[in-house]
Amino acid sequence: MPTLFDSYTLKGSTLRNRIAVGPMCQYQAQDGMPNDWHSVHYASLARGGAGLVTLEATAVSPEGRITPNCLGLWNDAQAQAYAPIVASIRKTGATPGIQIAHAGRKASANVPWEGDDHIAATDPRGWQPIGPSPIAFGANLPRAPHEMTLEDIERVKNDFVAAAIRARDVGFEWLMLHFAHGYLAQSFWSTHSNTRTDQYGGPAENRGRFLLETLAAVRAVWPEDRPLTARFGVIEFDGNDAQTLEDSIALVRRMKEHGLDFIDVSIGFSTPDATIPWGPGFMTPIAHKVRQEAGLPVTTSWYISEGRQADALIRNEVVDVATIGRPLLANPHWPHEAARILHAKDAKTILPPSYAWWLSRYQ
Ligand SMILES: O=c1ccc2cccc(O)c2o1
Repeated sequence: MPTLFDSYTLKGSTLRNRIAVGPMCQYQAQDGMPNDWHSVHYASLARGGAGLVTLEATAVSPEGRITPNCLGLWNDAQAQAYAPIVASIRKTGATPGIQIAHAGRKASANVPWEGDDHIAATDPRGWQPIGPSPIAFGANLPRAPHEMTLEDIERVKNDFVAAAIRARDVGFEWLMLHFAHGYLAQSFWSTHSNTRTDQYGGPAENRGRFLLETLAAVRAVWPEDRPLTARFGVIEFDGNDAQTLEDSIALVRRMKEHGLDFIDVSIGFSTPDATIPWGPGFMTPIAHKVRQEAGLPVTTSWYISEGRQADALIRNEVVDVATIGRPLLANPHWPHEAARILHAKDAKTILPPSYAWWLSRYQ
């Protein structure tokens, strides 16, 4: 029976435990460049004992950012700036991962604590969002995206490939494609945002095409021994959930055929009219259904906050890895606290020697 603090091996990668840091945008970059904020942030999470430290949504192009302050991986200078962050994560024994993303019609927005809304079209800080169809998300994101041409689609797929190559070459070990949360890839999948009548719209097979083509193109450059994963919104909570979930699981099976190794099961967030059933581990039964019916190892997040809760998910093989988000922002040493509560192992060994030694002194 696996437990939260057992290692986890996938392809040629072994995580020291089953705790993954969920990618959470920090909105602290300028021109996509990581800086000391990101260095300290990710090193702290790694020192706190997580097994997999996945960097936040990192844009594959300038237009792919959610906000002007999002990280990017669209040029070599950015790529090189991640090297010390990768090294600092590895130095603690954690595994470095990165989520590469394109925000699609949700792009060109103010940072959440400065409005969380589209930058005005007249504001020089912003840019024209793009998407499968000229349909705005609505609510705080009212700008209709430019409808992508087939050339645009090819360009963005190539941007994902170029970002994957840069992530590979700078040493990231896990790669996560952002296929969730109403961003570009999700917006091709969702009928809320995709009304195309060409080969990228209409039936599920067509709406999944951008995701599968992007996945296949990235797989071709991502090393076979390093996990290639995706965070994918399998449900919208919009009243059409049974059909959406059935279609999404069928697409996940296709993703597996195209080389996906692991999936982070999340929410579509394609419409402001969703009714999300927030509550402890509310996504875990859905993640387990995907795991069993698609035959891929899974993780999920959302309201997984307690050590015993996370450990039970692993012991009962509901999920293979527990993704912890906001609790880790509140306490980067959450893994240490969980180890103490669970008596899983000498909790001090979860932390770096500099901390563990002091915690063992003067007993
Ligand atoms: O993937 C993302 C990136 C940013 C973000 C921001 C708010 C809520 C979310 O669910 C988000 O998801």
